[in-house]
Amino acid sequence: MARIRLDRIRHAYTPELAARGSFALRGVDHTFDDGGAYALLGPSGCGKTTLLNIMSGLVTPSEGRVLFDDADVTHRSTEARNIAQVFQFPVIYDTMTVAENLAFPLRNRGVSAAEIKRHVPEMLERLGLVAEANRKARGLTADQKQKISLGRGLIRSDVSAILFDEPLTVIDPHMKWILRSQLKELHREFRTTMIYVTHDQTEALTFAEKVMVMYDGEVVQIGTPEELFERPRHTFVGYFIGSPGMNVLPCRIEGDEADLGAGRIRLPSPPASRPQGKLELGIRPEFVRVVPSGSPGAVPVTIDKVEDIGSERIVRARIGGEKLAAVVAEDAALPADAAVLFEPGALNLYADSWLVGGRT
Ligand SMILES: Nc1ncnc2c1ncn2[C@@H]1O[C@H](COP(=O)(O)OP(=O)(O)OP(=O)(O)O)[C@@H](O)[C@H]1O
Repeated sequence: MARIRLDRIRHAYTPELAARGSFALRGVDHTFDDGGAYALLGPSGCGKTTLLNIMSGLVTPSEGRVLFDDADVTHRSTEARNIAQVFQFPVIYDTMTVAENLAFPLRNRGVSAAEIKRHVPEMLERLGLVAEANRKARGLTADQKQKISLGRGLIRSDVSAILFDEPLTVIDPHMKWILRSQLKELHREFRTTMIYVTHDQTEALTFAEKVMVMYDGEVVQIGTPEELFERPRHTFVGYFIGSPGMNVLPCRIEGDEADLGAGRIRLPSPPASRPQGKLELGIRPEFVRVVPSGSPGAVPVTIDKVEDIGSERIVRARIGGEKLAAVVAEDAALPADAAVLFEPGALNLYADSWLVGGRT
């Protein structure tokens, strides 16, 4: 296993794109700790696969270095880096049995027959594939095949890291959560460094200890699921994580208040110096309370619709000209003339999309 360091990585796919300043990655500097479980989360085209391929050696970055522990591997092949990969579509040998598929990477590395005989049954047991050991891989379901792809990485004691690129795309929805929790268990047991690319926040937040949120070629925040939810450092994180995403409302700062146009909100910790740029107030729908108009400190809203999502309801409203969502209890009474109060501790102030005081 290895600690993976990305040292000031930038990447443009062609010299022409670089000359135009069109970079798929615009500066990534990060260390993945040995044995960690990470997710790279972001929308299509933000650079997740490019970053993963730079780690695996499929792409050489235009600028910067990749270090495994202290060794510079920037120009080493995937094979020389000892990386295992799990792709969207399982890569296994259909004509081999499940046991032979697991033995294959060991045989390739010259592991003795006795060792193989010991390790393969252990891995079959851990993957829950004992009953399928002697079946040809061809007839298996997609989730079973994906488990074999994973097992082929886990079985190698020399593996530096396992990289996953949207591994649950072809898995049936009802099997997805089973595989996700199994993967988490296997990570706990083996502590192999795992880096998991996805555009699905549920997958990222349930699998990873640390999630890196990417946007437009940059890592905009790295944090635990709680940190990303409670203190999004960039408005994109607030919008992308959570359902519905964070409300982002244009504002002006007047002393210790934020002026939303439709009303003023007192800030619990006003910025020390006057923030510059486009200012916005962020508040998650879970921390917006719908109250009768005229309640002290409340800002009037117009309710457009109410969506029932089972145990709760989502109120879709407008505050001045801006859209606002609030999550309310299923049995909460909604006043005809409504206003909103914001939980003070959940307010975040953004200047040019970055949390004020949040960018390092
Ligand atoms: N081989 C390539 N040549 C030129 N541009 C590329 C190439 N591969 C990716 N890109 C561009 O680089 C940017 C990042 O792409 P990348 O595939 O890394 O994003 P992603 O976040 O993994 O998206 P997706 O989830 O759709 O795969 C995009 O603008 C994409 O069009």
